[in-house]
Amino acid sequence: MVSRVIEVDEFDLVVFGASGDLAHRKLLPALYHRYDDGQVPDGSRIFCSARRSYSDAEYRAWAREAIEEHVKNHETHKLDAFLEKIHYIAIDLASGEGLADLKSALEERPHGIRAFYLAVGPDLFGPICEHLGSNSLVTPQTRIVLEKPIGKDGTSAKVLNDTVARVFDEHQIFRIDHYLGKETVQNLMALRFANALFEPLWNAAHIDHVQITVAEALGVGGRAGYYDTAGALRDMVQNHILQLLCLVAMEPPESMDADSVRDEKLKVLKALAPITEANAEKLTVRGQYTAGASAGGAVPGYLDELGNSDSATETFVALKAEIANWRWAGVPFYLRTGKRLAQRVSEIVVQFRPIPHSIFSQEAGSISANRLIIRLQPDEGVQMKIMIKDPGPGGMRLRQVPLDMSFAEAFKVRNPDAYERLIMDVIRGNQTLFMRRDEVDAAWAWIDPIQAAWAASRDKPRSYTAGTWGPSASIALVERDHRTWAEDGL
Ligand SMILES: NC(=O)C1=CN([C@@H]2O[C@H](COP(=O)(O)OP(=O)(O)OC[C@H]3O[C@@H](n4cnc5c(N)ncnc54)[C@H](OP(=O)(O)O)[C@@H]3O)[C@@H](O)[C@H]2O)C=CC1
Ligand SMILES: O=C1O[C@H](COP(=O)(O)O)[C@@H](O)[C@H](O)[C@H]1O
Repeated sequence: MVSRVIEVDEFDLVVFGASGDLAHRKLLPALYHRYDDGQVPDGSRIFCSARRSYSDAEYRAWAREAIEEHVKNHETHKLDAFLEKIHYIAIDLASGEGLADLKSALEERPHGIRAFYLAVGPDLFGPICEHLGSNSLVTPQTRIVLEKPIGKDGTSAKVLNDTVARVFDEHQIFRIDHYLGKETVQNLMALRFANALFEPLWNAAHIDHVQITVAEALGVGGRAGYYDTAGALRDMVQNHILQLLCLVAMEPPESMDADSVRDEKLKVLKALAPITEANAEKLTVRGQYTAGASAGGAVPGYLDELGNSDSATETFVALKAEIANWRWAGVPFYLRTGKRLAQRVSEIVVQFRPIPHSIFSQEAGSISANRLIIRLQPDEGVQMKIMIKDPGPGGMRLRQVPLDMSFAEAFKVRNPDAYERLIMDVIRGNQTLFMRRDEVDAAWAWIDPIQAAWAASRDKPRSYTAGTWGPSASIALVERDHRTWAEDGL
């Protein structure tokens, strides 16, 4: 197995919310993988913190369980050595009680790289920043990582960002969007900007439309309390899906430097044609799942899972977005995401226009337009659908075949989880894959009117049966334009 490891300097990482779900499923496994690959230098320390009281040994036992559950093929001696780097400090981040212990530990290394990862609810972002500032724990080498959600609308995002900005400069703030850390998403940039092939065709003259689907098979699970205050639009579209759209649609940045990339993404967000009360009914579909079946058997509806029969929160959304600029005028971007859909699949489909004229006879068969499929998960890869001649002596018969590149096949390496890449980028101080404040504001500026239009309409979301592809109105949204959702996948 080939492994290319970029060295980083020694660091102190503090994970607040270290007894939570995110730490268990994502952060601890990601840190272990980085350690296993030799990317956690010897002197580095990981401080894990939450309110509940654990000794180092008790917390390490909890962390061991997390890694054993989520990391295939771990080696016991490596896991033992990794856990030695972890220290647990109980702190109540609302009151600051317990912070003195962290302060004295961190002050043993005043000049090194220091990162605070806020894996806690956003209501604690303000108090945490105030405590860190008033305890002089923010040095020039300090970074802060903010988990989503960054607000629930433009106004609350501003308050939150203002609070953090009172203590940290923008270059120290890492707003995480884990979709940007996914291998295939970074490959989208490689595909577009490291190949001469695509860029000349990457515009309205050659592309008919783009589809971005992030479909989940699971329901809201243990996060129902948060999810019901958010819904699919705020939970997935405002951040992950708009970020994917930006990477598909942005102009070539001057370099991979953080601000060059983020400047281009910002221009896309600002060019999104508004969806308001006047056109929301035509351009948006909201859904909520009812009881149905999944691969694992019968599943309850959203309202049953939530235990609240009144909720009008959407668990599915489909949108027709347009980017009002020269490159993309008239090219629809169909976006959809939802929970309890037929299958877990995230992909970007770039549908090219048909050839202008066929030189082939009717016997050759129909000619399908080229289609580029960028599959984020599962089975990461890129596929280009092209027309070829059917092999054999039977004359000129045409058929569409995939030019396939499965990453797992092409490179015999483990596909790293997004958090592995992103945590190390924080340590390196590289903000390219993190959202800048103005991007967050611009994304909310597009989302808020949609949310307002839905609130004004007083319509409830349309029902869809769990295990299907969402409400039939979502199919109608694209069929009205004589197009279909690409359900065939890779
Ligand atoms: N879980 C996920 O898949 C994802 C989560 N996120 C975001 O990450 C953040 C954490 O999510 P998640 O892990 O699911 O949440 P959990 O509720 O599972 O964990 C919250 C953590 O915060 C700690 N905490 C709560 N209040 C305090 C306090 N006053 N002082 C100190 N610690 C406190 C809790 O520990 P204790 O009770 O011991 O204090 C716990 O460790 C949230 O903002 C969430 O939106 C984002 C994307 C995905
Ligand atoms: O941020 C979120 O993402 C997950 C989906 O992430 P994935 O990497 O598993 O595709 C989603 O389930 C969750 O609701 C949302 O908050």
